[in-house]
Amino acid sequence: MAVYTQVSAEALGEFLARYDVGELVSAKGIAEGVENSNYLVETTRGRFILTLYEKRVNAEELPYFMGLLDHLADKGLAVPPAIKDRRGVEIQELEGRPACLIKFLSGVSLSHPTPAQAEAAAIAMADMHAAVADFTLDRPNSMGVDTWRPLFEKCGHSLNQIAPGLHDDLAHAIEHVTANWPGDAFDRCAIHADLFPDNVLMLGDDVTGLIDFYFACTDIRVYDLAVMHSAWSFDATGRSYDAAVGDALIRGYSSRFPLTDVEQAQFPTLAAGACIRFALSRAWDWLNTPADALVMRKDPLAYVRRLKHYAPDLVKHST
Ligand SMILES: Nc1ncnc2c1ncn2[C@@H]1O[C@H](COP(=O)(O)OP(=O)(O)O)[C@@H](O)[C@H]1O
Ligand SMILES: N[C@@H](CCOP(=O)(O)O)C(=O)O
Repeated sequence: MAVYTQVSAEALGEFLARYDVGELVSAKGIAEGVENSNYLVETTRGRFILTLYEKRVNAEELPYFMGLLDHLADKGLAVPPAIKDRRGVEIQELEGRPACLIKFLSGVSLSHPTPAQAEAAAIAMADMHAAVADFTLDRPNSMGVDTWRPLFEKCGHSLNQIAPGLHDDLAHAIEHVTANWPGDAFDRCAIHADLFPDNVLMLGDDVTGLIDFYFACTDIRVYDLAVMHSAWSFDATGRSYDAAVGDALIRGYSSRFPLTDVEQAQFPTLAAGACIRFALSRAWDWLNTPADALVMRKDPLAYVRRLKHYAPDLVKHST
């Protein structure tokens, strides 16, 4: 489920009256997603997504995310910008939460992408990186390399409740990966930072939308590909690597931005970093979300297993 905030028909009607979008016909909560409350809203003029931003999205950062979406949409990329109301305002308040009415994009997100679909999605990511060359806003990565140790320490030895030895494995991995993290020589730009299959809408082999930009930030450009590679190239448990999908991602991305020798050499470190990032956020959620909560907890070990794929020497005890 991802409807944390209920929106009454009266409040939604008043909200929509600020826009030139027609009259409310229906509104249904969208089950997918974990961070925000999303509704599919139908009006007499079409379909829209209504997003109410919940606790993990800082309202002060919404102008960055919306600015990035506007920038990409203006360049013709398939991303969903917020709709402006009659006064030109995108970021509103509804039921006490920051809220935006967002362009609806067609397509579905895939559970088992084929190599052709992976290649198309990686090309779409590369097109996004090309399009931000003149994007001027900046946002530090709130889940970047410097945040891993503090989050690891907040999780503490409770990590061993998830799997015996997980604390020591992650301590070792964080130390090694942060010590070998690429420096200033790598290109940096606005990256998506969470381009999992569920954040790419597709019809057949065509990408119809990149969505969910709420971790977007300024960071190493090829790190975005590493995040994608770690998310797309494995089965859900992280046990089985699909080389055809992994290779297709690299091939698609390289067709726009060929990887330099140094980027190729450092790719396993970047991918190991991506695995640490998602293993840690999932571990934190695992330890702090009651097992019977409405939100499904995602398995941290699925990322520890991926970490083992990219850096076999770093994981000794927990998988
Ligand atoms: N602009 C959009 N057009 C069509 N569907 C969308 C759009 N934005 C979100 N969705 C649907 O809502 C679901 C949840 O959105 P998402 O942004 O991933 O939520 P969360 O930020 O809570 O993870 C997506 O899986 C997709 O089905
Ligand atoms: N992709 C992350 C969690 C973030 O969820 P999203 O629905 O906002 O993409 C993970 O799988 O751990």
